[in-house]
Amino acid sequence: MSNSWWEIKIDCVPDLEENIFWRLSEFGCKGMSTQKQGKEITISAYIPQTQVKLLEISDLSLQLEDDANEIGSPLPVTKCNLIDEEDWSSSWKQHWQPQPIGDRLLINPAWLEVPTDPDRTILQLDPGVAFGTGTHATTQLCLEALEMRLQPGNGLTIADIGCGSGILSTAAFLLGAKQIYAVDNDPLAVKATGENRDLNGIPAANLIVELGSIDRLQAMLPEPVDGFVCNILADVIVQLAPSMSALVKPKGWAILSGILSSQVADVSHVLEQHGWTVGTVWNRLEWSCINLKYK
Ligand SMILES: C[S@@+](CC[C@H](N)C(=O)[O-])C[C@H]1O[C@@H](n2cnc3c(N)ncnc32)[C@H](O)[C@@H]1O
Repeated sequence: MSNSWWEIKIDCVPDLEENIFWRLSEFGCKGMSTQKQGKEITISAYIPQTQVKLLEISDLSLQLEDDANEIGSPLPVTKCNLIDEEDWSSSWKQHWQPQPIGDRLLINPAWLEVPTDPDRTILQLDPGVAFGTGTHATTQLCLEALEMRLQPGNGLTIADIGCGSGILSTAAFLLGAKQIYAVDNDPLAVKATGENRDLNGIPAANLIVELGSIDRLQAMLPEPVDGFVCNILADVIVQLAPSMSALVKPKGWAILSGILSSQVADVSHVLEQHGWTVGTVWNRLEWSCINLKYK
């Protein structure tokens, strides 16, 4: 049973999609996808059986109904059942297609043929059970922000806190970073990052990934980096904020996401107290990405 997953399927109107994605990712779901069913959609999401109890899924379903009630939408219908790991991988893999992001990247599911696109750098990705397929708005915002910062040959060093599937670290290297240090406190994410690094032919010495958080990262860095990316939720970013400045060189930068637009003012305030200046805030759906500079 340890390799079983809850498959949660929610039938709803398209207006509810973003809110439901957000609730599901806060709940800890992986590999979310949407399928159109006429005028309705079905959202599928997966979470390890060991991580939640059936009762908690019932609470989630009530929460989704409350959210729909609040905006006067038809109520979503939530169903769930247990599936084994193999079924999980194959069921959501069917729905995930190559995805262009920004001007320079194309995220390609590793099990599909490598596309030929002379205008884009192909990032081969198999997220396994880790977060980060490129379909989430926060991942896209971070990828686009990295694209603005990185050019082949500008030789920057980057850190990635909460690397998940390794999508941002891998993209950073492919976009021109010289050296990346990544951490995640989930061993499955560390494994996935290493595998995606290898899948993209990135030398292990150029993308070093370890289990842990910001303290581990500090211990890994031979010297401060040019910039870092951190796509975790706002409350975690606020907790980590006091330790962030020690990661970067003078005038170093940070790309922070996983922040709801309604949380930007509070998160920015905390970061400003720690010496950071907010440059730009990019928004997509209800999510924001804050681009900052240190002193
Ligand atoms: C939203 S996912 C982001 C994954 C990927 N970087 C992306 O942008 O798609 C957040 C990741 O942060 C990790 N995480 C959460 N809290 C953390 C912490 N305090 N320190 C390190 N990693 C953490 C989670 O395990 C998860 O893999």
